[in-house]
Amino acid sequence: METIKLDQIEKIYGRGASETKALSGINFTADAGELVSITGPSGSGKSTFLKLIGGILSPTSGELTINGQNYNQMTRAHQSQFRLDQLGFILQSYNLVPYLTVREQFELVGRVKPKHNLAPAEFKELCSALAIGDLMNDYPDQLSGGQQQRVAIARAMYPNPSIILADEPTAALDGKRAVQIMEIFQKIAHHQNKTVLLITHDSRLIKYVDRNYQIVDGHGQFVSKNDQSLV
Ligand SMILES: Nc1ncnc2c1ncn2[C@@H]1O[C@H](COP(=O)(O)OP(=O)(O)OP(=O)(O)O)[C@@H](O)[C@H]1O
Repeated sequence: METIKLDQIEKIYGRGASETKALSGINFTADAGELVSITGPSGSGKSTFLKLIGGILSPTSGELTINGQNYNQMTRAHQSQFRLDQLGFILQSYNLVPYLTVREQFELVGRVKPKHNLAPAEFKELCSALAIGDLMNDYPDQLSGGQQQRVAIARAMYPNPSIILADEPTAALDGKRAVQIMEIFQKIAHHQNKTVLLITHDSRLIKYVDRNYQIVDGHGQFVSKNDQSLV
């Protein structure tokens, strides 16, 4: 089932002399159950691409459809609720709240989105798969980078979104931890039928994804996983 569709998307920042065309003629689709990497040189438009799918930015032109719903036709309030219900974000910087314990990070999500989160048994299973069950009373600065990232992944999964958007989630991790995180993303996509998009600069991780979408100078195309020249 197609969960994400971008049709002739263009994104221009600024106006006049300061105008920057970040994306142009972008056509992209992803299905439920797929792990897709987004690669390309620095400044090519990868973050802009992910932010458009996440509804954080609006396209200048083109059609963006997520789970059959056209973003352009939603009100702002509907967009916010849609984001909460359908999308999980994982960022390089983890974005854990420093003064909350791991348990409280999840309670905070529960306050923002009280319904349709993982049931207690599912949550326990997720925490055990990510090996964070014993960290519930710890604060972020008591955790290693890998532990913080696994908590951030669990936090993104807790509202049970159908789509996970990750911006360089392994950048701060050593090779072994990065592979562990990729294996977790594979499980999330393949066993839980979610769509996972992740930006990466690490060519060693491409072998874990199902497809690779490469963006160069604002233009994108799916390329063979073996062609990693522009990662
Ligand atoms: N808020 C903004 N205002 C103006 N220009 C922007 C803005 N955000 C990004 N850009 C420009 O849009 C282009 C694409 O940027 P983007 O951050 O999407 O690229 P990227 O591929 O994610 O880069 P990196 O790999 O370095 O994170 C760049 O030329 C960038 O300078």
